[in-house]
Amino acid sequence: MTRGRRYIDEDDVRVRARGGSRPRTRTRPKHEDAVEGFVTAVDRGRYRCLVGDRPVVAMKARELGRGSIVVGDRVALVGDLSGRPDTLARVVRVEERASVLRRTADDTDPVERVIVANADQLVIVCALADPDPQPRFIDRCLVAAYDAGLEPLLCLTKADLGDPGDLLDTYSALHLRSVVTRRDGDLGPLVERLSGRVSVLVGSSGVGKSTLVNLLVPAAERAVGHVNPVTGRGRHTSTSAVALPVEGGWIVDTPGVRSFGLAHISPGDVVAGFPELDDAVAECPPGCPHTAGTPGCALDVWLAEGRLDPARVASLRRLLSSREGDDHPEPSPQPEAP
Ligand SMILES: Nc1nc2c(ncn2[C@@H]2O[C@H](COP(=O)(O)OP(=O)(O)OP(=O)(O)O)[C@@H](O)[C@H]2O)c(=O)[nH]1
Ligand SMILES: [Zn+2]
Repeated sequence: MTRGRRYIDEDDVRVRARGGSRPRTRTRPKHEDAVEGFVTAVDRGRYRCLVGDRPVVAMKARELGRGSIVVGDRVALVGDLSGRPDTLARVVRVEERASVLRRTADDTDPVERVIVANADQLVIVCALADPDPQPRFIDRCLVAAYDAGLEPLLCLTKADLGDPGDLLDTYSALHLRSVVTRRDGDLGPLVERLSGRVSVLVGSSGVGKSTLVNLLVPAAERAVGHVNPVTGRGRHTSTSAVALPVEGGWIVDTPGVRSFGLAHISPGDVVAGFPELDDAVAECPPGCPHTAGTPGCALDVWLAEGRLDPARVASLRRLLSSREGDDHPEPSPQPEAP
């Protein structure tokens, strides 16, 4: 569990601040009594934190300026830490983040923002039917996960409605970890994957994310929507991320987040997930996008010589092309859906 490590980190900072040669910041000494909290939800400028086992609501100290505080952040808190109703603590520091996951700017929010900090796993929730699986959405999530340093887990839901065979074939070359679930089935294998980790759940509307969360954390009472028979889309009933405790770890539900900022990710970043292709792409012309049909791309030469696994190259190229174009991989209207 990560909580122990957080306290060690905190001590670490203090030891260095005392013994090191670096001058302290002016505000630092005031906050030597700050305690560590974990941000579980953000709601209109109020931060719900867990201090040990105690929920505490906090506001951002003015000295923090415009810096963001997001779910998953480890923060230093001062003030009223009693957690009693109508009390407010203050967040005076945000600890360094081990990872950040960003969402794409869209119509509802023109700025690309960090949505979750310190996660280590991205659970890509995809229904086997109703709505139909969207490999392109999965691909974009994979690129985001690799880029953010989160380990992806493919969670295929509604197993009572469809067979996972084809999808699992599509992803077999990527050696993805996967679990197949249904609401009336055994969630044991999923729980095992979530245990002790900070996992972010993402999925298109209607794939059964809230249903899963409610089964995993009954107290969460996430609103279960209905798949619209005309659009194939579900209804998002809440819109901000929230961390919920599961098996010594956390799942972070991200309603309304359906795409990630991939614009800053270069072909090289994606290739980094395919170390066995390093030697080949080293022979590519500078700036090669490595996509199929690019003149001089060494992947084609090596493929023709039988030196690479075609399925791996195809997967890489699929991921590379998923970064382009449409930033909102919402299900397109599916009037034919039952
Ligand atoms: N057949 C079947 N239906 C399911 C299963 N899991 C969820 N559903 C249904 O799928 C619909 C959408 O489920 P939700 O849990 O609201 O999906 P969501 O991903 O949270 O959707 P949003 O709230 O729009 O993000 C609901 O009508 C659920 O009852 C399942 O395993 N099998
Ligand atoms: Zn190339």
